Amino acid sequence: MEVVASAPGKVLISGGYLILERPNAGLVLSTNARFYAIVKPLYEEIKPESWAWSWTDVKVSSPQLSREATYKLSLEKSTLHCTTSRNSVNPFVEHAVQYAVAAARRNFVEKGKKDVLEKVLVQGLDITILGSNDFYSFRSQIEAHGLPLTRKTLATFPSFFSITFNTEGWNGTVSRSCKPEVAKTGLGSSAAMTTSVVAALLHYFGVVKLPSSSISLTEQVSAELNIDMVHIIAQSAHCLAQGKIGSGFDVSAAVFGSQRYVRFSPSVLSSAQIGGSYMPDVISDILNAKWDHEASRFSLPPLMTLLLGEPGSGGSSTTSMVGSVKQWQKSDPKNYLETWTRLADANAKLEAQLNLLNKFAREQWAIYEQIMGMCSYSAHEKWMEQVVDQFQEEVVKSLLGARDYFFKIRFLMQQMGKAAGVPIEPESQTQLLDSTMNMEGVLLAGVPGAGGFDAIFAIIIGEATDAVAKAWSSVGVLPLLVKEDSHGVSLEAGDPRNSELTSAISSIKIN
Ligand SMILES: Nc1ncnc2c1ncn2[C@@H]1O[C@H](COP(=O)(O)OP(=O)(O)O)[C@@H](O)[C@H]1O
Ligand SMILES: C[C@@](O)(CCOP(=O)(O)OP(=O)(O)O)CC(=O)O
Repeated sequence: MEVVASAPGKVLISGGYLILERPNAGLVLSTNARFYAIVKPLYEEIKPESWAWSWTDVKVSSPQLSREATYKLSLEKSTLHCTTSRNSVNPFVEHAVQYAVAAARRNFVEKGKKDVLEKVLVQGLDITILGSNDFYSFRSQIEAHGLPLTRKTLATFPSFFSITFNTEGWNGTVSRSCKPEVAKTGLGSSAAMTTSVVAALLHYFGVVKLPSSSISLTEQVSAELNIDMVHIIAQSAHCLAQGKIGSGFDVSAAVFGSQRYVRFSPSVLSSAQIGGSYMPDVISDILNAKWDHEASRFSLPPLMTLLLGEPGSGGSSTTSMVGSVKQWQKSDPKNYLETWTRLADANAKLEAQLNLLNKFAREQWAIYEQIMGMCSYSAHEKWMEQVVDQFQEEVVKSLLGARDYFFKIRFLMQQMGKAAGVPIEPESQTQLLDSTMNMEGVLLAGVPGAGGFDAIFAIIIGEATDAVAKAWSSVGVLPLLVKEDSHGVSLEAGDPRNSELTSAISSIKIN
């Protein structure tokens, strides 16, 4: 039987860099950009001689990259051995498979039912991976075809379109680097991909029960208890595949959806980092470790929309930006501490204002809706003029408070970038972000995550999104189709390509 699991991409709206150290928190929004993993048996029948097997077969397909890799999986050690060219392998998927199988094995051994899992495994594993178009940059194709930089153009691409690699210009010459890099939008493709594979496998083996994409919020709360294991296994596999331990907000968002995140202590992964260890022992250590991350509920206040834009192509390397900031921490501890303390304070105050707005919406929906409607049609300096009672005044105070704290955050991040010698909020972006924040209905505009040249975001009230998207297009920023969606990892009803078929047929073909 086929299992399809999906996990979302993320946008970190506050807490970049600080989130690398406990107990600093970051606010992360999950999105409707999702990775899908489809898991089914490779063989319909259990072969009569399979009882004596110590290996089984695994096939991993990435149709968007036209890649297929095959492996032998050790039933005892849960390790994969590639039987195709190493060019088509994917370290994230390899770690996800090994860790998920080892975790399942431990679970079945504990229940004294190892043979039940082995019966499933000897049918082989056929894994297909698909990522929404929103994860990938199509800017160079759009420009090469002289098409407008609009969401309408992006919407014409067939779903799960072939992924392009970063090229040197758009003149047909492929980058000289031997492994061309995927052109991406910074939504955390590897975290969502790893999480979807781990989730699909653990559900397929019957070790966890994933929440379905249509369940209610209360059902989801109880289901979350059950998906902690998905988080631990996906987080560990992701760190090991990446060869570094980041804050983990991307994997946490892929599992639990939009949230306020405080990182785990890196020591939970100390055993996994020792090369050549016996996989079943590594998994036991990981599952027994004291995972101390916090993922608490957070979402944008109602009637607010997230808009993302791609200001150019190329992007920035998060790893080297983090390296430079850490270098600055060491070389100028006094200024670093002062900036971080002020940033932590501004981040906490922004969060408090957004929480207040959520509370106002819960308490007095009709009045909240009315004032938000008014603010969406006017620029921030006119918001206070719209209020008709004290409650609305409180709402507007919070909106303006959120803006003030966000300006502080932007200023301190710019300062930190200058001190560390990296463009966290590049000067070329500052003017655009300022003018966006002055538009009607715009609450905030900034650079997500580590900043740099990857992307910009805006949080917009009510109906003002189209106007902002239009303004961005006119200055060469490609507005993206992606939206906030607070759902974390989910069980899907079937192959997402089937439900996307209609839109694919009507779309244009771009070579
Ligand atoms: N659809 C896909 N199928 C298989 N592998 C993918 C797919 N999309 C992205 N990848 C792989 O995921 C990795 C991207 O990870 P990474 O560079 O960490 O990006 P991100 O910052 O988005 O997480 C790349 O190695 C790329 O080959
Ligand atoms: C600097 C950071 O705190 C935030 C980076 O956020 P991004 O959203 O920029 O992440 P990538 O997808 O890895 O590029 C590093 C971290 O938290 O790990």
